[in-house]
Amino acid sequence: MKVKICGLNDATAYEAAVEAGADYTGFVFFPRSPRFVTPAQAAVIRAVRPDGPPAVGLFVKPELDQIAEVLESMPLDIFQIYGTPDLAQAVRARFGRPVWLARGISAREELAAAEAAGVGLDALMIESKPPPGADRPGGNATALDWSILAGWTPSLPWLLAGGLTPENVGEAIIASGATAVDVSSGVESSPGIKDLARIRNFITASRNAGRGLSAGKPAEYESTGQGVS
Ligand SMILES: O=C(O)c1ccccc1NCC(=O)[C@H](O)[C@H](O)COP(=O)(O)O
Repeated sequence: MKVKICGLNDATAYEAAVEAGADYTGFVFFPRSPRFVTPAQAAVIRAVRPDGPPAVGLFVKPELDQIAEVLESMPLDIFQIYGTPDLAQAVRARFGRPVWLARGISAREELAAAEAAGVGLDALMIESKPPPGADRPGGNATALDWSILAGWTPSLPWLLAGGLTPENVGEAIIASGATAVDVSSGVESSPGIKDLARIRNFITASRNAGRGLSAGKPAEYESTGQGVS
C-alpha cells in the first residue's frame, strides 16, 4: 500500500509525514488553495529531509514555464496535473519525469474515459468531482462512491483520493481495491493546517487495510502492477 500525504505547507508536518513512512509527499502550487506554497517555501520544507520520499508537485492547468520556474527552486520527482491529457503529455515530454493525471469520477461508466486519458502517462489520480461552486478541482474533502472502482484493472497504476480520512480510509481501500491512496483535507484540523496525529493515523490505517486486502485477494492480484512505484 502506497500513501501520499498532500498539501504539505510546513516543515513540521512534512517531517511527521516522512517519519511516519509516507511514500510520497505533495506540494500544491495552485494559488487559490489553502495549501499553496511558493517554490521557495517548498524548497525550505523539503530541505528539512532531503532524503525524504519522492516529492509530487501539484499543478492546475499550468503553463510549462510555471513548472520550469518551480524546478529552479525546488526539485520535484513527479507531477500531479489537473488539466487535459495533452497538457499532461506536454509536461512529461518537456520535463522527463512521471506525470499523474487527476480525474474526477462519479460513475463506473466514466472509468474507461479516465483510462484512455491516462494512456502514455504514469498514473491516474482518481478522485471525486469538485462540488458545485468549488474554486479548486481537488482538495475539497469530498469522497466518491468507492464501490464503483471495485475490480477495476486499468492498464496504468492509479491512486484513490478525495475525502479520505484516518477513519474511513480502511473502508475505502477494501471497497475500491485501491493499492495507493492520497489525502490532504482528512489529515488537517482546518483547511491548510495539518494535524500530525492524523497524518500518522492515516498512514497506519492505510497500511493495515492494505495488508488485509492482500491477504484476502488471490496471489496474482499482487502482480498486476496496480500500485504506484
Ligand atoms: O489541495 C488543494 O487545495 C488542491 C487544489 C487544487 C487541486 C487539487 C488540490 N488537492 C488535491 C489533493 O490534495 C489530492 O489529490 C486529493 O484531491 C485529496 O483531496 P482531499 O479531499 O483534500 O483529501
